Amino acid sequence: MIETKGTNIEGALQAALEQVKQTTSPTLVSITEQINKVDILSFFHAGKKLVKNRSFWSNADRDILFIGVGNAYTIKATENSYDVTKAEWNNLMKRTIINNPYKNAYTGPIAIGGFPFDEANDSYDLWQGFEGSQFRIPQYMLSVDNEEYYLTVNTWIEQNSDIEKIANILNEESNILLHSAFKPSEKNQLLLKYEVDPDEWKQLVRKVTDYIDSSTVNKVVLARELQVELLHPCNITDVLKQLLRRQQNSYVFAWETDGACFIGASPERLVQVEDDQLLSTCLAGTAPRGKTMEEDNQISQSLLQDEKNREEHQIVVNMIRDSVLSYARQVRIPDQPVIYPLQNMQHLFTPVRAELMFGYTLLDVVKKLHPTPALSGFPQKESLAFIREHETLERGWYGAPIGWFDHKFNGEFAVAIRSGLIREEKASLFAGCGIVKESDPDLEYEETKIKFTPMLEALGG
Ligand SMILES: C=C(O[C@@H]1C=C(C(=O)O)C=C[C@H]1O)C(=O)O
Ligand SMILES: [Mg+2]
Repeated sequence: MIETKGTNIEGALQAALEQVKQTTSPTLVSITEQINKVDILSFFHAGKKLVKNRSFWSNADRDILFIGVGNAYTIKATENSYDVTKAEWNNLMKRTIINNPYKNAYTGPIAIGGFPFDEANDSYDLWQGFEGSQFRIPQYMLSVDNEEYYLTVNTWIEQNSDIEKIANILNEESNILLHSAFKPSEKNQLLLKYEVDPDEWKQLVRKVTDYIDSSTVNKVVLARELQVELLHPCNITDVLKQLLRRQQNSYVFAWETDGACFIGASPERLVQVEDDQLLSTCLAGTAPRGKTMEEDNQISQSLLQDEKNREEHQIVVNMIRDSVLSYARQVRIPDQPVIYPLQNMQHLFTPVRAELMFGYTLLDVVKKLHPTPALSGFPQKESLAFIREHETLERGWYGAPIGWFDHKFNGEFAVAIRSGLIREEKASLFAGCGIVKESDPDLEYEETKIKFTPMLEALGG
């Protein structure tokens, strides 16, 4: 990687051009500048005017945030996607000229995107545009690290590029993004809700419990779909606004492509890597929130002691521990879960900390972990086979790793649950739950109902 120092976009591009003179192929240049505070939703909303695909990511603490507009480059893979992505990113970064005076981990060239739930699935009726795994380096990326704001511009140049012209366009479009205002005039209004085959779904839960009784499988995660229709084409900025406002302790993400947007607020971290420090999370076992503080505490206490939910949870802890042990040392896991409170429900939560061993990266760990028993079941192979055979839903990117990484593979992935795929005035929302031996179809159905509420509320329902 080559590092330069420049003061503005044109200066940085001129400096880069000097280095590009010896090469014959186009070179990616990534330029970062610290900027004044801007309104994040206005930046996101203005991206639509530029008619470019947008990406959004915020961590659960809301102190790290990325908004991408446009694609400078996309890495796509339909097979071996983890290895292909890693190799292609390494290759690209070797050739990229990075102009970033801030030694800050959340600036510079960053890839944002996701993997499919099941790489073996190749039907994309509902998920058209989301084929395979896709990671984009946005053309414009706003990053917010605590209260500091940065704009990174990524663009291609070659020997005979007209730098002045490129810089003018980049400056002009950056200005549109930084100086537009989002007026929440258009609130989304929910018109219709349609649950896809609830009775069949309950029968399938029964089938899983029978299967568990008669096999070595002890958990299968079943998902279902809720289709909704809005009065007007969806205003994605408003959905983001609602998710950010209501869904505490949740990652908020959005990824647009081909006129569709996959969006959600997930409480579930898959894994975060910063230098060699790894943090993963086991999240499984669910109960509603109480209406009073007293009732809420009571529900938390029973959830912590409930055998069925503890089993669901422990299966996830065991698998994540074993997977992390292959790539990391000094694995630290508390022996009891704690409560993870959300707006509409509460979960059992166990953090997993470890030190990543030399030679492995975030993407290796993501590949090893996904799908955890929180989204497929246990054992992985058998539960996945059951889902492939019996679940009628196209999971696409639902329940799959979604996140970001930088040029050193620092980054974070969440599990894309509490989410929906929106296309104009139509949306499909997804929710699943872990079926174990003691599962009751009606109760599991109620559990998925609660899991739809974050997205339903955000859509004006
Ligand atoms: C599958 C989902 O959630 C998962 C299932 C849970 C459960 O069954 O208790 C809890 C959290 C998640 O691991 C979903 O929200 O769609
Ligand atoms: Mg459950």
